[in-house]
Amino acid sequence: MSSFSTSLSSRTSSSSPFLSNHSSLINSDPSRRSLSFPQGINLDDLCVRSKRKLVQSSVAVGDGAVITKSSSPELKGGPLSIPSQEAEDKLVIESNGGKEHSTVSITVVGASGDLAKKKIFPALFALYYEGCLPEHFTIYGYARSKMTDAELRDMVSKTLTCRIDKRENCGEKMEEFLKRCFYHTGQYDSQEHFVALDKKLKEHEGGRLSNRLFYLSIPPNIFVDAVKCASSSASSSSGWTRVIVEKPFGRDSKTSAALTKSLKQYLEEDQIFRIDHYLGKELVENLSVLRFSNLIFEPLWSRQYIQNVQFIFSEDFGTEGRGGYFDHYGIIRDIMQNHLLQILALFAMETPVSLDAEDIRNEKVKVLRSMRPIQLEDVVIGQYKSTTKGGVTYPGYTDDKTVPKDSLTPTFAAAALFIDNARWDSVPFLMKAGKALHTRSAEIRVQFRHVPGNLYNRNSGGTNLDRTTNELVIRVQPDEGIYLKINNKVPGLGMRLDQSHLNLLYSARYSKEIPDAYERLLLDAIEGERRLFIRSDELDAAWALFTPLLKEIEEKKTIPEFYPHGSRGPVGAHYLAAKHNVQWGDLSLDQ
Ligand SMILES: NC(=O)C1=CN([C@@H]2O[C@H](COP(=O)(O)OP(=O)(O)OC[C@H]3O[C@@H](n4cnc5c(N)ncnc54)[C@H](OP(=O)(O)O)[C@@H]3O)[C@@H](O)[C@H]2O)C=CC1
Ligand SMILES: O=C1O[C@H](COP(=O)(O)O)[C@@H](O)[C@H](O)[C@H]1O
Repeated sequence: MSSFSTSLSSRTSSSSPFLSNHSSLINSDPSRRSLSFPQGINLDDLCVRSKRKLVQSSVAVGDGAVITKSSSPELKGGPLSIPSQEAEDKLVIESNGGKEHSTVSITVVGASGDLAKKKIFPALFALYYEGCLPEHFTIYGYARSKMTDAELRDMVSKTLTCRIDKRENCGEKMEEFLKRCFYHTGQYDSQEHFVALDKKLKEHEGGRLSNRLFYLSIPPNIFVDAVKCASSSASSSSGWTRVIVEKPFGRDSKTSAALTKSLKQYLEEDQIFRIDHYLGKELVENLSVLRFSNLIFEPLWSRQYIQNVQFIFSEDFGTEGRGGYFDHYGIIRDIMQNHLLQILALFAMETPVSLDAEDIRNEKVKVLRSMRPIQLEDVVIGQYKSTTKGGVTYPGYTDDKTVPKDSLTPTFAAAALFIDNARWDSVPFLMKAGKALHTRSAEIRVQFRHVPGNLYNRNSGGTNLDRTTNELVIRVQPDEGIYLKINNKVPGLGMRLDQSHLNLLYSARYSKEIPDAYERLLLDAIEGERRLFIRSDELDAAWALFTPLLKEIEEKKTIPEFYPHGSRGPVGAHYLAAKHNVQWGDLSLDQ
């Protein structure tokens, strides 16, 4: 029996509104009550989620990070951290009240595929390693490929990794984890095969209350078949059944609505977990904390102080191996309409009533619906072409055998968007996304307005203060961090100004490895937390914004501007920014 935590369940308050809010969420969600943990587990070994912290960070100037004595094992420097929080943050794990007899069965549909191997199984193992999975759980891989349990385990074992900071017993944990993984061969549209899966799941569940999570890691044309079979032949008869659906959620408003309608024939909206893995990234999750729990930012968060906001995604590799999928979608659907727009919505939304999923998603929908239709003249598209550097030839997009030679599909796009509401009237929200560029990164850049009548404009010693405005950079990846560019005086007897970074670099501040986005999202789905998943009306609003633009680009057969593989992208992106009186922050000399 697993009867952990009765002593923890009495925690009802926290000094932080965020923590108390979240714990009330946990307490009120029946699915969380169904989680149980191994008996006798040491509190410190518990899933990190049970120790949510709100930590205040100090910043260091430039690269000289402030490192002082750690106040928590996760912190490298911590002059401003709140020690008393430590005890308080041993968050409630609900008294299981008899629910120790519950179990979670996770079925990865499409287990033989790329995403399953690359992300889903490793994330499940990381959750297991952290003690975040309930005591009774089983993982099933499901796909058409013929495989035995041992073959699945062998395949999965090749992709599992240990946390850099926690390698002890990792091998043993892998063995234990793999013993909980099984495989079932079946067609995605066969009720009979899902009935057979159901039978096997029941054997593992051993009469316990059963909760079932299906992760659809398959191409979108078979989503509905699989959902139909899973819901009719393999859903839980005693607990919850949830389905994680991977993007793409359609290609436009019409196909997305059709997909939603079909899914809703078999599932309620609250059973559908539409995943956008960017919402699971640490720095995206931190965006709301930064904004709403620091007095200094929210007052600046409007047209009054912000000149423009930039959402930038770039990859230094092409569509290698995924050209077939990509050519049908293109970069606007692949990155902008979902990942970047979701971040924009979180960035620009009004303060939600609470951290409850519905309150947050209500605000996101509102801001998405306030957006001005995107004009084609505010968009630049590009496609990478082959280039040779240092004797190495890098392929162009259409060199991919799965891509038609005359494809006009954009692998790069930049766009200026506007939110027609009181807070953001006339502020350009620039997006830029591209494959096969010079670097891999994802970031949010907030460029503030100029200081009116800046006294130092006259003797700034060569620095053009009209250019060097303050800029807040939230670097989602790599080298996660947040920094603020400020103007300061160069030390010395003269008066020369310089721009410096107040820098919170996560690797300098925290010793703990940042979890992969899929870990957070899988755990949320198991716990029934919907905050980071896309509700159908959000999806409708996102497609309503991009569908007319995509249609126009495709109908007009707009020719993309070609850019060399490994370059900084089409020059047109600079003209677009200049048209809106903006410079791309990632291309400035002092990034
Ligand atoms: N890979 C990635 O990095 C990302 C993927 N996604 C999304 O996740 C989902 C899975 O992606 P990924 O793993 O790359 O996909 P795969 O193309 O690898 O497909 C997954 C599995 O589905 C089965 N399958 C593939 N094609 C067909 C078909 N035409 N008919 C029936 N079954 C088929 C195969 O299993 P079998 O033959 O054994 O049945 C395959 O192993 C997709 O929706 C994708 O868009 C989203 C973000 C990133
Ligand atoms: O959804 C997608 O995301 C990946 C990039 O994800 P990241 O977490 O590695 O930044 C992208 O390569 C892919 O084209 C897209 O479908």
